[in-house]
Order: sequence, then C-alpha cells, then structure tokens
Amino acid sequence: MTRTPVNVTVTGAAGQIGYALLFRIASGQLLGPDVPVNLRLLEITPALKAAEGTAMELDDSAFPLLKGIEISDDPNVAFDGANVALLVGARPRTKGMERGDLLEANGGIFKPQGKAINDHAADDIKVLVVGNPANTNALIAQAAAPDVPAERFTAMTRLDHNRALTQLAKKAGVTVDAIKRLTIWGNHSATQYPDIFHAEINGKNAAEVVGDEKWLAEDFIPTVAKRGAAIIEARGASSAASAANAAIDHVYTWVNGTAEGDWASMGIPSDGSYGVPEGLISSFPVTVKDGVYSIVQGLEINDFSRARIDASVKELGEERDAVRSLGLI
Ligand SMILES: NC(=O)c1ccc[n+]([C@@H]2O[C@H](COP(=O)([O-])OP(=O)(O)OC[C@H]3O[C@@H](n4cnc5c(N)ncnc54)[C@H](O)[C@@H]3O)[C@@H](O)[C@H]2O)c1
Ligand SMILES: O=C(O)C[C@H](O)C(=O)O
Repeated sequence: MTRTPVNVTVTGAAGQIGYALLFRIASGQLLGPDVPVNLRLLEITPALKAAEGTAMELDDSAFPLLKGIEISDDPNVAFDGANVALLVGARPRTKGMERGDLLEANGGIFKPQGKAINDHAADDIKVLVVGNPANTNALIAQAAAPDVPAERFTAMTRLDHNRALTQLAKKAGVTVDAIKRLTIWGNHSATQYPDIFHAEINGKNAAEVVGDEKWLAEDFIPTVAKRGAAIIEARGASSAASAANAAIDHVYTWVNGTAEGDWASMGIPSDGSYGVPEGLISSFPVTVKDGVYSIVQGLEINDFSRARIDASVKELGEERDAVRSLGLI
C-alpha cells in the first residue's frame, strides 16, 4: 500500500541546523525508513535563495522517501497541512541585546508562527521548538494556537539528555547504550538539571555506581549545562549537527515510542507534576506510546535534586512573566 506522505515543516531551513537536519529527514530518519515525506521550508525573504540551494542539494540526493519540497517566506503557506513542525529559526542574541529585547524579537517570530499553525496545520500536528530560548518560544507559539491541544507544543532538551548520557558513560567507563532513565529537568539553559538519581547503568542505580557527589555537583552538572557555550567557544558557532541529531531523536521518539524500561527528556507543558506550575514548558522524564507522551510519575526527588529543579523552574516562571508583560502570551 502506498502511504500518504507526512508533511514536515522546517523553519530556519537555510541555517546551520537546517542544513544538518533536512537530509536526515529526507532519508527517513525522522519518522521511519518506510514513511514518505513532503518538506516545507520556511525562511525569511533574504534567505530564500540559500534555502533554494539546499533544496537543489536535496533533489540531487535522490531520496526515495522525499516526495516534494516547497519553499516559502509565508508561515501560512509553510504550515498548511503540516503534520510535524520543527521550529528552528530564531533570533539569536546579539551584542548589547537585553534579555527582554531577545524575548520580544522572538515573540515577533513565534507568535505569528503559532497562529499560522493554529489556522493551517493538520489536526495531528506535532511541534518541536529548537530555536532559543526554546521553552519560552514554545510557550509563545502554544499561546497563539488556542485550537491546538497544548501538549502538541514541545521544546527540545534532548540535546542536553544526549550530552548527559555521554558524560555519565565516560565517568562510568561504559558506552551510552548501558544507560537508561536519565532525566533533564527544567529549562534548556544553564539552569537545567541533569538527574542521574533514577538513572541506571547496566541495571544498577547510576548515582550509586558513580558514588561521587563532588563530581556530580562540580563536574557533571556544569559540564552538561554549559556544553552549549563550550561548543560556541570551540567552534565559533553554536552546535548544529548534534542539535539536528537531537531534533531527530525527539520527534522519532514522540512518533515511534520509548523503549521498554527506558524514558526520554522532553520540554512539555507541565500538568503540575513534581511541583512544576501548570502550563510552564519544562523538561520532564517521559515515556511515549502510540504517539502520546506521559510524564513518568512517582519518582522520589531528594533535596539535592529538588533545589536544582526549583531553580530552573523559577527561571522558566520569570521568562513566562517577561513574555506575559510584553503581551506575547
Ligand atoms: N534547543 C537546543 O538544544 C538548541 C541547540 C542548538 C541551537 N539551538 C538554537 O537553534 C536556533 C537555530 O540555530 P542555527 O545554528 O541553525 O542558527 P542559524 O543562524 O544558522 O540559522 C537560523 C535560520 O533561521 C532563519 N530565520 C530567522 N527568522 C526566521 C523566521 N521568522 N522564519 C523562518 N526562518 C527564520 C534565519 O534566516 C537563519 O537561516 C538558534 O536559536 C539556536 O540558539 C537550540
Ligand atoms: O545556541 C545556543 O545558545 C546553544 C545551544 O542551545 C546549545 O545547547 O548548544
């Protein structure tokens, strides 16, 4: 039976993450090796030519699953019939820019995109926001889409999750596939909290296997939380291939589910679990079945974790208050 292609919209398609992402989507890595896709590329007008160049290269790759490519600078066109939307394009912070200016500039992007998703996307739309500040940009887009279930708007913390897996694996002298149930809590920012207290290494409690709280507090957590800045310092540009890889992982997991006995980290609208105020888009441990995610319940949160989760959630609350006072939500 021939499957109907899934419409995947990617914003910021001519940027560096876009370049690392589009070829992997077209090859079947986002949704699965038997799922045909139509790509819809959204860019700002001055970047349309560069997006056309990327589309030429996609054509030249002759991906059997790629059934069509459309390029537009109009969100109403790019999100028309979208089943999956990857919101990558954002306004980066530039020299001298205040935090409020950054939020306002991104509001100018994510509010109209949220409205276009509301008005034109398919009923089963799933949205992943990658562009920073990802959690609050997702909140802005979600608030502008009142007809779309709030839980369809998610923010990416999978890169943080993957970074934490590797740091923990190195410390324990294992490979990443030995680790399960690691969690990123909170914001995709330096306040995020990578939690190993519920994680397992070859079935044993990770915190006990490591047995080194000093390393946890002074090495592991800051290394993961500040990894984005370290990449910028080293490359002279922010992470691109690893960010695209995490976006692929996030959507693949959301569509195809988590493995038995494991979970993933996703930035999702809080239902009030673990004391995170309802509605904030915060990272949680989730399991996914049949395209629907659920927050892992019943985890005991010790004082060490509680203080760090609270600090990151506090920052999310402040970002929400700032965009609220700007009239963006
Ligand atoms: N959540 C994460 O883990 C994570 C990781 C890495 C990067 N990021 C963020 O992802 C974003 C993109 O990074 P990049 O390296 O690809 O940046 P980039 O500057 O290379 O590309 C961004 C692209 O977005 C486009 N764009 C700007 N406004 C747009 C709009 N209104 N509609 C459509 N496109 C628009 C730009 O023209 C540009 O081509 C940044 O905000 C970055 O901070 C997030
Ligand atoms: O783009 C950035 O500011 C960093 C990025 O969010 C990352 O975590 O690599």
